[in-house]
Amino acid sequence: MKGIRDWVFGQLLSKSLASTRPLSSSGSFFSEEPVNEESDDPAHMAQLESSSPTSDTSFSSNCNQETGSPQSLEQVAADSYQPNHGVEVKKANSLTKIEDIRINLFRLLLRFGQSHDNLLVAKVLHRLHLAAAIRLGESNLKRVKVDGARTVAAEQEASGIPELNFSLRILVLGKTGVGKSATINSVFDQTKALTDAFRPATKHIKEVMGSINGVKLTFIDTPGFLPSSTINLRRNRKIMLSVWRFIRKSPPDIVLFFERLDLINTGYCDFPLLKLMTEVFGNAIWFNTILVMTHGSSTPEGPTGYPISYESYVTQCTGLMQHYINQAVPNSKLENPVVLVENNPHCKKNFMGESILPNGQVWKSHFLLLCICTKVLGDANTLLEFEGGIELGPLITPWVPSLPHLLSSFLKHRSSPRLSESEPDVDEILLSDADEEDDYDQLPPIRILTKSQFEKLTKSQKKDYLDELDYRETLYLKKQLKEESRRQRERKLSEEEIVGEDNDSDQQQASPEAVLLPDMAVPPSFDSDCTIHRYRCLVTSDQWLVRPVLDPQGWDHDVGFDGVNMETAIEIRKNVHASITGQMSKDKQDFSIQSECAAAYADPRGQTYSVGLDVQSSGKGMIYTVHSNTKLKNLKQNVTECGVSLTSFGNKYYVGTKLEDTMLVGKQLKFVVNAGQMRCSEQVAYGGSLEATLRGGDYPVRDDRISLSMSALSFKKEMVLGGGIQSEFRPIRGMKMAVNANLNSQNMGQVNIKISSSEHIEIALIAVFSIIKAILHKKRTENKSREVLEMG
Ligand SMILES: Nc1nc2c(ncn2[C@@H]2O[C@H](COP(=O)(O)OP(=O)(O)OP(=O)(O)O)[C@@H](O)[C@H]2O)c(=O)[nH]1
Ligand SMILES: [Mg+2]
Repeated sequence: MKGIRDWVFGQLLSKSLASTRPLSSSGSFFSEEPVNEESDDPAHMAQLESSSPTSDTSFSSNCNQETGSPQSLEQVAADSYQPNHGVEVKKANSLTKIEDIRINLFRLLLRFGQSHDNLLVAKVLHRLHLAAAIRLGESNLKRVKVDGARTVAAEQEASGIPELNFSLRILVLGKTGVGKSATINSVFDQTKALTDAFRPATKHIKEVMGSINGVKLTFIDTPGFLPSSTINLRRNRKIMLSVWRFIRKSPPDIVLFFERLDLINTGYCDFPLLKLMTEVFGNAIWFNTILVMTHGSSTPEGPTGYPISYESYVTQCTGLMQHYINQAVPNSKLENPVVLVENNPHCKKNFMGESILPNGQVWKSHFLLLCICTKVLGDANTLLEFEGGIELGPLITPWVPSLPHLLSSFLKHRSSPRLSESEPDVDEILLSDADEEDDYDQLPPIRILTKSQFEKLTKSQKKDYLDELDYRETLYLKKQLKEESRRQRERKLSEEEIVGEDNDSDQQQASPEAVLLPDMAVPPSFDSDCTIHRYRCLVTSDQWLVRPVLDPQGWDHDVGFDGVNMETAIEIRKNVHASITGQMSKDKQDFSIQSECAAAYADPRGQTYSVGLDVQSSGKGMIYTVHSNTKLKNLKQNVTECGVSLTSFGNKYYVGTKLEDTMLVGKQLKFVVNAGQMRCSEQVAYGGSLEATLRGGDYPVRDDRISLSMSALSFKKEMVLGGGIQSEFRPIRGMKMAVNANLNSQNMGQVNIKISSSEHIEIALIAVFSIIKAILHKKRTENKSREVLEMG
């Protein structure tokens, strides 16, 4: 279960960290939020490069320019040391360790003869910087001269002290015969594992150890999977389970998933195998996986029989593989690093005797560099306490809802619009009070001016005239609203009388005619010319509303409509209302449902009792929530509400209780105070909020208001206090402004300003100006981070 801090981070920071989001691989076993979608996510630090096989190309940088004297990190750590400040000490320690990771990386680069201006290395350094910036704060990092690590690394390598402590534990997975064992042999340059060209060679899981340039490598060689078919499914699952048990106690740093480059063609589909892997190992495995393509020097033929370019063939194959992986996770933005391997001893070699691929790349050094970089990033993940290491959790990925999250949504006022007719809402009190004489009728008549007459007026006359119109409009709307509410009350009364006299009169009502709703506007796509089969919506009565749900991401419109939405509200008996709303979507793989059913009994004296059942699918599981609410209108201007809820998910039950009071002071001031708790086995989250709303004099015709709110949420001895202000008003005629700002005790917040106007075009200019300014600011920040990168 997530801590409150994680929850708050997830809720508030996910947007503000747009370019520097945490490293956490959200697909990890215990993650709660949906998998983070952006491919540049530092979370996937393991995803170091795109599938391009040429990514080894270095880019020019000023890496060798020494800028300023290197300042050791220990010094920085010492600077920031404050004896009474535990957090600072921890930060300083983490900073020192990050620096150690950097030094280690530079030492490894020296040993493996790799240049530090390699694109891959630059990416790793950049991500290390970002990760540290997120966790430790920019201010600490600014004092660190990144080139210091390189100098220290060179010194340490020259003296050999301290000894480099770096090892790699690599798990290899893939179908039988793809070349897992052969690759291990090629990496060590000696036969350490059995290979066989005709039958499965690796029968048992085996650790193959060795050392290259002082780095200890441990490969976990595994028996290959059989091509996916229903018969092989059990056997494949058995192999996977045995691997899972083997690595559970000592998880690998990296996972290599093998496939043969020459066997991938457009008909390739091993989706069931990938799906099975996800099922057994969990989504997280893919966030730490490198795709290894053996038979990397095969130059295939295109559909026309002529050889196609190597680069485009590789891009095509890796793209296809990636597509299936993305479907298996499912996460459309996941990009796994790819490495090409050629184990044929007769493959092309360079003048140094190293095997090279058709594009000239020395595959082995690239392979090792990729493994090292992945491990380095994994270490940083662990050190900075981001999620995303290869954790081996239970077999079924559990999605655990967080208590604070459940509580805060439970506390939010639950208003079911269809039931509101029968609910004694405080707002209605305002309307019912408005039985005073109508001001509008007492106004003297006004002559409406034509456009040319209006143009002739002086500036102040124009203003007076428009103000007068505005005033009259407000009064007129008020009058209409009052009449409407009076009519409704009368209708209710007369209905009650009719029902009393004759119960059959309902049946005589003619059924309303079916109305065809306009077709939904769909984005352009490749449709067939025949549109008859398109879903249409019919409204046959007021009671049921059924609509198709369009998935804008769908491939084409037929596929795009994969859901249906239903709504209904009925009066079961006198004063008993029920409402059902639901949405269901289903495609080839996934089924999701979301529905809310509620029934309410409104006592004529003002009490309302309601019960409801919400059903929502989450992954493969379902969340069921039963809730009940009682509203008591104990005083004319006061409504008290208490509610209980029981949520069931998996085999866990969450019980929530809340108490809320809404009070009106005069007609314009409204206070809402609530408190509640959410409990699950031993854990409890407490929370409450207070909101004061001041409405404009013209409410409800004009919705001018300002509201101040305060909230507190406590979970696991941590307390988060929050405050917010919301306001909506008309600063001048024809313009509407909405301001929304909030801040919490963890210094996280948001400011939102919305201005809409039908007259003042200059506002658009302000918006354009702000957007340009934001873009320029972003550019500047990017340049800065590039500078940092280059210095590294
Ligand atoms: N030409 C070529 N042959 C390869 C390559 N990789 C592997 N082979 C050959 O493919 C055959 C099978 O390789 P293995 O390493 O035994 O395959 P494996 O994935 O370990 O198979 P299992 O142990 O059954 O899971 C061997 O004869 C290898 O020599 C490659 O990149 N190019
Ligand atoms: Mg093998």
